[in-house]
Amino acid sequence: MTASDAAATAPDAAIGPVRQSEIYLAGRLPEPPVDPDALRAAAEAALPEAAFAYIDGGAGTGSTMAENRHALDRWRIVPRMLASAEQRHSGVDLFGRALRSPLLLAPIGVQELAHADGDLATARAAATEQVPMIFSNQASVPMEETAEAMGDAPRWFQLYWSRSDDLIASLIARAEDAGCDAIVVTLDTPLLGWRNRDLDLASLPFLHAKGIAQYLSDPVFRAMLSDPPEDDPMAAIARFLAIYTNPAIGWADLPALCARCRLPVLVKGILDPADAERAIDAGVDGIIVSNHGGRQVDGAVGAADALERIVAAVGTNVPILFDSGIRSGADMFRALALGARAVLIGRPYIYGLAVAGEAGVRAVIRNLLAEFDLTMALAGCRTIAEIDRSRIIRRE
Ligand SMILES: Cc1cc2nc3c(=O)[nH]c(=O)nc-3n(C[C@H](O)[C@H](O)[C@H](O)COP(=O)(O)O)c2cc1C
Ligand SMILES: CCCCCCC(=O)C(=O)O
Repeated sequence: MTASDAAATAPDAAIGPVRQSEIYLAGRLPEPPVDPDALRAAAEAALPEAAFAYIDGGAGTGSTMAENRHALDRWRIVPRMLASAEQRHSGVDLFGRALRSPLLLAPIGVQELAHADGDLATARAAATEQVPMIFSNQASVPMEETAEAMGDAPRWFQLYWSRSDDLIASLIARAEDAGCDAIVVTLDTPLLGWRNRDLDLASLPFLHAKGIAQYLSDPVFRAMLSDPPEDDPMAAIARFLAIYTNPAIGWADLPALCARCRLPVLVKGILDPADAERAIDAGVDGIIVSNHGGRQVDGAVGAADALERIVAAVGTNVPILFDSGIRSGADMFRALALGARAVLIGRPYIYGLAVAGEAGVRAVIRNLLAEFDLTMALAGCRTIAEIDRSRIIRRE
């Protein structure tokens, strides 16, 4: 049985309002909690201080993280009545693949910090729920092992644009072999943001080599080292830090990167309409509007504000995806109404992972999709196409 067969037949795999009655009828507290603040608090209780600070933290004062929430919350849903929305369909097509819902798991590095089973627990949960997982360039587990845990379920690969062309070629080839459907090139991290909480704890998880598994398993990277990384891990980390990004690259370099990928290429971290136009001109297949969950530029524009401006400038012919601040089904609805084709979540599923491993990630996905389906029903939308700009108004 494939993972998708399992998802379709498992009695507890249903998504939608059934989840709500399931929780009430069970009569016990759900773990992890449903409420986003309670979920975050449960993850804090489950994790060592430095791990939680890294996962939960943002750049500087955290103002961009807060602004992400305000920017979404400013959009108010206008429910429509008598819409005959008894049956809803929340499937979407992305790059030729039919997806069960407009939800993906954002690339999150160093998942081993959240749970010993790390990326593998997330992969199994994503496969069961048929939600694409985007493998992080900084994963704790090589992409081949994560792919193996997913059967034929959808997965993408996120790439940091290395100084080494050979390493880029190797990572892309491995992603193709691992059955990835798309390459996500993250543009907003040419340097790591200024993260107060990690700095005050003097803790960067990569120093424990938990976030460079894609490199340690890469023949091109290993050939760059004088000694095997097993013998000299600090030298491997130093090498990684020297090459994992390339702050010198510019827009003129993007067409060549797109041309060397057989898979669709999306760029992640776009916040300005002019950058979205340049990306499309360079040949990308999709754009992810994101401020990296507020982890890069303190004071940056709220991601939903950027989404509105970008959709107004470039339209939606090239798929625009969205992340940074999504915490509920209502947030998913808002982002889609603003023009996003699909949304990504980051911290929420990692909090679920921290609290209850694979089951925790599954619960977070299921709760979110159940609330999204219910929001569609109560707002009077039968299909994703019906969730358009007319469904929301902006309050100042
Ligand atoms: C702990 C952590 C690690 C992350 N690692 C990566 C990464 O390796 N690559 C990447 O492109 N984005 C990374 N991100 C950013 C996420 O992909 C995503 O943009 C962000 O989490 C979305 O915001 P949210 O957490 O508010 O949902 C990371 C975010 C967190 C919280
Ligand atoms: C020095 C490695 C940088 C990768 C950081 C992973 C990431 O994106 C994050 O937000 O943290």
